Amino acid sequence: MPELRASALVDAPVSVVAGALLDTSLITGFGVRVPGPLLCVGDELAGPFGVRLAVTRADLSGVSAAGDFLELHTDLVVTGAGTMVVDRVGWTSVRGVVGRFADMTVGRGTALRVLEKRSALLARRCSELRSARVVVGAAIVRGGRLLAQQRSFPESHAGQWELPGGRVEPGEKPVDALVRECVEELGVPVVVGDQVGPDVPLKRDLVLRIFSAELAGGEPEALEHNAVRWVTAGELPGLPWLPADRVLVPALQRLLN
Ligand SMILES: Nc1nc2c([nH]c(=O)n2[C@H]2C[C@H](O)[C@@H](COP(=O)(O)OP(=O)(O)OP(=O)(O)O)O2)c(=O)[nH]1
Repeated sequence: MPELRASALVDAPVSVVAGALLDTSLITGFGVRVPGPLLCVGDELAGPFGVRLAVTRADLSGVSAAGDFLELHTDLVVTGAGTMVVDRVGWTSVRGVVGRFADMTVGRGTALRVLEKRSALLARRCSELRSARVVVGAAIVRGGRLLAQQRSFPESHAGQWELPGGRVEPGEKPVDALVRECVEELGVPVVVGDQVGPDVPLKRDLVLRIFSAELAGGEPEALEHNAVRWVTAGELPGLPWLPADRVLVPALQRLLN
């Protein structure tokens, strides 16, 4: 399979770059049809000339999509100077001299142009997201289960599930905001751990950042929500999550396993 590689250094942490890669506006300009605003494992992408790809990876290590004739991989490498973005495009070649000529003139040229343009879009999106406001969420785990809560408002989100948390106030540290929100929403103190998954873009200037957390006492109650429940790794994909949380399901499953 012919393969083309290109790399670029982006001046942003890996959690920001991995989140920016989920933003489907980075690829829709190339005639790719996508199911929603965020890339999610299992999504089907429909490209020009009937090319179909399934998303097989979308996490802190990068994204991958693969189909019958084409494979796209973006790997992220943390360096001291930022995040190295390594793109790999592989495609099935038509056999013979004509095929080799087509690979060299059409395939490689097109792939290179697309990668260059997407790399510029990615750098711009990362610089927007670096200064975005943050909504924090807590992945509270107890006995191999994750605590989820069901929203009661607004009407468009009522009945959907999310993680406890909320907006970081100006001047507040994300970890402090998460502790405050858990007391407000669940009535319990938590100890906050590491970030889980990428910064998921919610709007142009707003991201969702999830941290692992443990209860530091007490029993959580739904003080501002319809309900709270403890969910197993197997139940995670079937719950009607808010769209941004659905993207994080593989990372949350890894946390539980
Ligand atoms: N708390 C929380 N918010 C989430 C999650 N996923 C997700 O898309 N969001 C969105 C929903 C809202 O648009 C936004 C945060 O809303 P919020 O209502 O929890 O925040 P808040 O308590 O600070 O309330 P507000 O002042 O912004 O109304 O983030 C999640 O897992 N937890």
